[in-house]
Amino acid sequence: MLTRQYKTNSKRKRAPEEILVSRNVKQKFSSSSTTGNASASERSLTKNVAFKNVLTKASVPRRPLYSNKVATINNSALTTLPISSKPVPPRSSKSTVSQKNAATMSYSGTKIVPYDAGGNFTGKVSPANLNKAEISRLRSEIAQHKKKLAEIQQEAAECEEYNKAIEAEFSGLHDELVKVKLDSDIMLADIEQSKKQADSYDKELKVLDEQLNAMNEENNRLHKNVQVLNKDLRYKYEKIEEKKSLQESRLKQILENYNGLNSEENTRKELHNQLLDLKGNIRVMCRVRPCTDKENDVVLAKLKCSDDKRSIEISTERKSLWRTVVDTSTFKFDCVFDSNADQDQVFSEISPLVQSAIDGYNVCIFAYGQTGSGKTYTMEGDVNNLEKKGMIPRAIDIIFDKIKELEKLGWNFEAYVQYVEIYNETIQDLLGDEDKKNKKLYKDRKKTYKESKDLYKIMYNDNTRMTIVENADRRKVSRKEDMESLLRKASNRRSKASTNSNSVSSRSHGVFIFHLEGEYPIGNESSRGSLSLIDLAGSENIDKSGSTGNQLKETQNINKSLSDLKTVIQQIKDKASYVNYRDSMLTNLLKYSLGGTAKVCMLVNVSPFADSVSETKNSLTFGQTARKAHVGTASRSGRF
Ligand SMILES: Nc1ncnc2c1ncn2[C@@H]1O[C@H](COP(=O)(O)OP(=O)(O)OP(=O)(O)O)[C@@H](O)[C@H]1O
Repeated sequence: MLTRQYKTNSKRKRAPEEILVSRNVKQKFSSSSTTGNASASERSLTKNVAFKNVLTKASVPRRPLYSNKVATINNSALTTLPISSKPVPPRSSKSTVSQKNAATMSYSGTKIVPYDAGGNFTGKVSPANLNKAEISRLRSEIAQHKKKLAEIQQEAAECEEYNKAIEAEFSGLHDELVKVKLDSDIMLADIEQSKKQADSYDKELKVLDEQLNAMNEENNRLHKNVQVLNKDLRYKYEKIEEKKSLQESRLKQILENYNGLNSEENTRKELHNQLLDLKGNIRVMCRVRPCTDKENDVVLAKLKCSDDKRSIEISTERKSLWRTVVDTSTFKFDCVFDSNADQDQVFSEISPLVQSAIDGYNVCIFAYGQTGSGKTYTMEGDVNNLEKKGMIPRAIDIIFDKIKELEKLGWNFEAYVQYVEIYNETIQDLLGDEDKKNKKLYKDRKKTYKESKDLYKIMYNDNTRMTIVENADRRKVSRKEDMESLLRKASNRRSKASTNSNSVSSRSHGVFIFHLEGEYPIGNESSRGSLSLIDLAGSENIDKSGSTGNQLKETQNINKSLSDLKTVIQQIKDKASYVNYRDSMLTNLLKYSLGGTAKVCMLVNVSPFADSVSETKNSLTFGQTARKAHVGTASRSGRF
């Protein structure tokens, strides 16, 4: 049964213990078989003993085995007795006879040798040698042996049962062993897997260890760097602190100096403006324009400027019956510029007023005169020519220069410009973007002014005494260079036409407004001033101009607005309770630049020609009247 079981299981993988058992069994069998002449029962017995030994190794409870006991039985009996293939349990120690003793047997003292003469074992005793007593004894002995045999058979049966039990136990143990083996295999596989896993973890760990070491080294290096940097930082921090405290003390010093300088600046402003006040709030200057190259053959009027440049004489001849009478009229002004005076000389006289605008006053400088008398030249001049630059670009230059100086003293300034023209009593923006619509509108001037009548409105701020043209472009300008292109653009947009008196005559009043807003945070001060630079359209004798149609209307509007200006200035001079600023668009726009607390400079431009004497006299008379006007004590429009 065991052999079959092993054969059955021979194909499957066997556990090492199982292999050990199998080997032991084979060895036993082979050793038994090689001993040569052992009987089948002996082989069976040996085989069982071998199994028993294996089982003993496999922890089967140890029981005494009966093996050699069979040899104690008489040889003859052995030949007849069936010998169980199973091991026989031991009977007693007395029955144990050595293998050697089994060779010779004694019967009642007579030695009976069971060997033939050749020394071969026969197993039989010759009956001739036996007597009756001996026979009887032998019979009783046989009976005894039979009895013993029965007992042995009994014991053999018991042994067989016992063996069966052992086999069953062995089989159970074997199953258990197989199960354990399977479990062990699984566990071994698991262990193998775990070992592989552990190996990979080991490798990973090794790599991580290396990385950690590298990181530790890097960390140490960085730590050292940090220490060095910290040291350096501490040193620099200390230096910065030193510099900071030094700078603070310097700043304190500078602030004290600033305040000192600012108070000096304030004193200068006060004195400057007091001086201007003494000169009068309306300052009137006269400028005689020279002849151009094309006008050499034109008869000149007799104009003579005084040496002190404060008056101008104009002489006209009138013929009576018997003689020629010379009428000379003298007009006094704050300054008179003859035809040789250049732009620079004119500007040097008006620049103090520009300074006043920075100081926070509303300043208005306008050129008045008949058509072709040099107003546009005086105010705009030639932007591209340094010498011929007019009052407007020069004022811009000086304003930005002054602003720079004041910013060094701690002031912050913002400058905004508007440039509009008043044409036929409507305002037109000269700086606005020339989009498609505007371009189209500019082509059709009638339409432009019809539309702009409602678009551009004059707005006053009664607190700051500032005037702004609503909807007209109000540009913030921070560099004088930015202004050049704006001025060119505005000049090109101005309404011009050729008249009898001027080939390029301005048909509108050009009004350039500079808003200057300053803050002095250190001293908590501020200033808000404005500078209006106006190139008026020229007054014109309608009969002389020969204008008709649209140009006639333009001339009428120009003359009317200039007349309204005269009226307003007259009313200011007369200290009238009501001043008709609203009568015309021009006076409306100049309300805060002419009256009240403003500083005004009127440049009376006159033509040098004899045929313009009448208009020249009119202009000079108006200038003189305006000079007598007192517009009140000028005051700053913003806080100072
Ligand atoms: N001081 C001057 N030096 C040289 N040329 C001058 C001077 N003043 C005026 N002119 C020239 O005289 C001409 C007429 O001057 P301008 O156009 O400035 O007159 P206006 O008073 O503006 O005329 P309008 O009122 O018709 O516009 C121009 O050709 C101008 O260049």
